[in-house]
Amino acid sequence: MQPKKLLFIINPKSGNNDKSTLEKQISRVCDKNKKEYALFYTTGENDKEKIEEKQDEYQADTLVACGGDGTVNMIAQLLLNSPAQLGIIPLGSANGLAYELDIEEDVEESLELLMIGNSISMDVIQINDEFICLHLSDLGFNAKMIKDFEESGERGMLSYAKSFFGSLMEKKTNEFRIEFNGSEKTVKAEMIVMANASSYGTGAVINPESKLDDGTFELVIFKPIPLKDLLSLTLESFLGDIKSSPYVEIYKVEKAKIYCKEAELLQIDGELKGVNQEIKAEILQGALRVISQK
Ligand SMILES: Nc1ncnc2c1ncn2[C@@H]1O[C@H](COP(=O)(O)OP(=O)(O)OP(=O)(O)O)[C@@H](O)[C@H]1O
Repeated sequence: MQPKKLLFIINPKSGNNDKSTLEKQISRVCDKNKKEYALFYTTGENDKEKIEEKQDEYQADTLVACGGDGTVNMIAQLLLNSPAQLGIIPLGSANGLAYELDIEEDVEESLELLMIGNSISMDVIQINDEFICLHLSDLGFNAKMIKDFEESGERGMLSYAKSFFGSLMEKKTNEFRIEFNGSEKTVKAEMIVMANASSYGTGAVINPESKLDDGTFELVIFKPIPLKDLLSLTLESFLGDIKSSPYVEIYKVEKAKIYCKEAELLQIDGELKGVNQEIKAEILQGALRVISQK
């Protein structure tokens, strides 16, 4: 749907980028294309409620997330049962969903794409009736690494790498009982990913079979892996060939329940959601209309 009235929601703190020209760029492209628009800046406090109020009054047909995956996810929650669509100007540090939708990180290009309004209906994963996941959600290793990275208070690839190697040295195995596709399985694993999309922001392909609109998501189970085999698994993930690893199992599901023997930290689209013993995940097919380059 070609947008007529857009609400740009800007996270001034996302990513590590200069946003000083963003307002000018938005106004130039919207004016050129004769679009009505408004701006809203997030504060990190009750943003969802404030945006909901703003949207009740403004009635935009397109809500544009100008930020990272956390901002995208928050706006998607507001759009689930609404006729309005989601647009993205990728200004986060990782921009996982924008990457999946082939949206350029260049602001002008992503604005031009918005004006055309080519959109798809994508699935989302509902988790514990409380959260939604558009991209990737996981229990175990990656969530702990994100926690470590956030606690370090540093930014950038170097500190990310530090958290990665630090977490590797402390990686743990947990036991999970998983119910899916009418069966039950107990596995020992270091990480379980609930994957709607394919890759982490680093480019590592975690789920080569992903499709955003196939009415399913993938459970990707990472079994305990000796450190000596980690390099080959990392290489396989960057080559999109993770399926051939003996340490990885992938299942296509519409819903799943995961019981963790020891409670595990959960992350959804890059945001930590606390420690959980039980996870319930279910696909909501085609629940979100999003502007895409695909
Ligand atoms: N004005 C603000 N000041 C501080 N924090 C904010 C503000 N606005 C939003 N936030 C916080 O930013 C987080 C979302 O950030 P977002 O995911 O968009 O960017 P990012 O973390 O840099 O990118 P990515 O998820 O792609 O790595 C949320 O936790 C939200 O509460």
